[in-house]
Amino acid sequence: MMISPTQGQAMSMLISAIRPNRVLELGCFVGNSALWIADGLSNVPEKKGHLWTCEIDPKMAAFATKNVEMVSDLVTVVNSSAQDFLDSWNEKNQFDFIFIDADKGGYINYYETILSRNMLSLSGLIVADNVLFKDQVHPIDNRLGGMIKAPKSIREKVYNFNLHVSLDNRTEQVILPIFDGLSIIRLKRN
Ligand SMILES: C[S@@+](CC[C@H](N)C(=O)[O-])C[C@H]1O[C@@H](n2cnc3c(N)ncnc32)[C@H](O)[C@@H]1O
Repeated sequence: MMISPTQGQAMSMLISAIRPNRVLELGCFVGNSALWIADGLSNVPEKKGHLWTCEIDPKMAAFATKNVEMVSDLVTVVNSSAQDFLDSWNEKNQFDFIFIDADKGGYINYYETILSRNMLSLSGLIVADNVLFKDQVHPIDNRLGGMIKAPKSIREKVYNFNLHVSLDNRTEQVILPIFDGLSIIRLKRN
């Protein structure tokens, strides 16, 4: 599912407020959210920021590359799995904004790789999409206290991700109920 226009506006505003140098997106699809991020980057007076957006499907990556052609100075589409991209990135070049929107079962691994490899700058943000997944996550929340072993459905995978982040002392998060839900996560300052 692509981000909605309201989510796109929120992302664009966040980006232009944060003024990031490096932005990463995991899960590009056809480049819709990449264009919203580019919109935010283009509103930064210094115009110094760049987005790397990662897509596992070569056809989608090629399609997205065409769709972002007019902002190719701001956006690079990378045809790669999200995990391979994270593992091969030089962590000295930290990201200031990371948007996680690929396979929901990978969210916890992406989050852990980002934190363990210190890929997020101190003032940076991780934003994760679909964290309310069609309002299907809250009902699980009421029934269970811990992580779901071998989660099968998307709502169970998202539930596990939300719980994992909420139990993590390294970060703080807020969930914005915009469209399918956006988690805003940052490193704790202490
Ligand atoms: C929800 S869509 C992304 C939508 C896009 N962010 C937007 O809002 O316009 C998820 C995309 O992630 C891609 N994807 C799935 N698993 C992936 C993985 N392991 N690594 C990278 N991309 C992946 C899918 O092919 C799909 O295009």
